[in-house]
Amino acid sequence: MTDHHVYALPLRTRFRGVTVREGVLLRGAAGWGEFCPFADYSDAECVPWLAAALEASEHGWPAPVRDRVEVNTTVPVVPPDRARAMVAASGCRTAKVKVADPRSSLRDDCERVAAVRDALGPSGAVRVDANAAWDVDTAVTAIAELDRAAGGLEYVEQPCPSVADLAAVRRKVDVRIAADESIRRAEDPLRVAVAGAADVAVLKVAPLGGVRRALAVAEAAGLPCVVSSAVESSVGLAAGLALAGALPSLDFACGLGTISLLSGDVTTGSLSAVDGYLPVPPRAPEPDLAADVAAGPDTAARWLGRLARVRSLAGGPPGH
Ligand SMILES: O=C(O)CCC(=O)c1ccccc1C(=O)O
Ligand SMILES: [Mg+2]
Repeated sequence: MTDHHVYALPLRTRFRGVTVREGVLLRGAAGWGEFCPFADYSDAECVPWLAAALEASEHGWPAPVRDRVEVNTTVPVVPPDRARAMVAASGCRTAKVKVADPRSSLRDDCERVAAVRDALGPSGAVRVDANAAWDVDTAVTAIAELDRAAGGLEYVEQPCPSVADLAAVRRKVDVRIAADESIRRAEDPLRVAVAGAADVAVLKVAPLGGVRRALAVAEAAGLPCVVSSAVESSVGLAAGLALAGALPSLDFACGLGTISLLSGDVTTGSLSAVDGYLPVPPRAPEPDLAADVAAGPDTAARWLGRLARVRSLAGGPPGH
């Protein structure tokens, strides 16, 4: 039996400039792990991604305190009608809408957000993610308009790049602020200085170096947490669910309902949400469809080269 697979899964809709997700699935004594850092990450930035994959494959995860997790549906930059249909088909009560993309005006964003509210009804929750695109003044104006278009926003994720600017926006608006890039791209995520700058901490397992490390980051942050994916296959999503399952408290839906953004999966045990919930799995599902979504030889060679470089940077043995 093979101990690794390199996969390539096209996205249904371009997401943050990405049109295909690729990565390596690794098998170890505890099961399967996924190594899938984005293409623009340096080898050094990939070290925690490898740590997360090795935690899953060699050690497994801490025991969960819940057996299922409510998830949000994630709405990319699409026209309002598509947004409405995606949300209605998702079965989720919470939707996260991407805003502030260069290809979308504030007016487009408001129309997309209004369509999402329409699909969810008044009892649903709408959050937006600006991926650090705004300065403070732009954020304050945009958040007011989006909050109106949404009939109330649950929170705004990463409106500005810096922690100081998040804090400034937070003082000027009534909508909760969530920190994402400020945590996952922090030099030392264990010293998360988001207190006063955010109401919610967004945690992603892979860039934080694994489930145990993310639990320590959650404790250091001292804020309510939302676990979100990096748009992995179901092997990587399982690690996010393990984190969401193990957090002492979980007050918001998690951004782990992302398998529907991909055009396929590596497994018949796909972690796709049913009625807005995903189970907390004991380990990653077996990648029994990996051969069907195998990357071509050049892509596979590129990923195995990247994996070997990151392994040697991380101090592990070369190769695998
Ligand atoms: O949180 C979600 O709903 C889905 C995950 C998501 O948005 C995301 C996925 C990959 C990279 C960055 C992000 C992000 O939150 O900015
Ligand atoms: Mg985000």
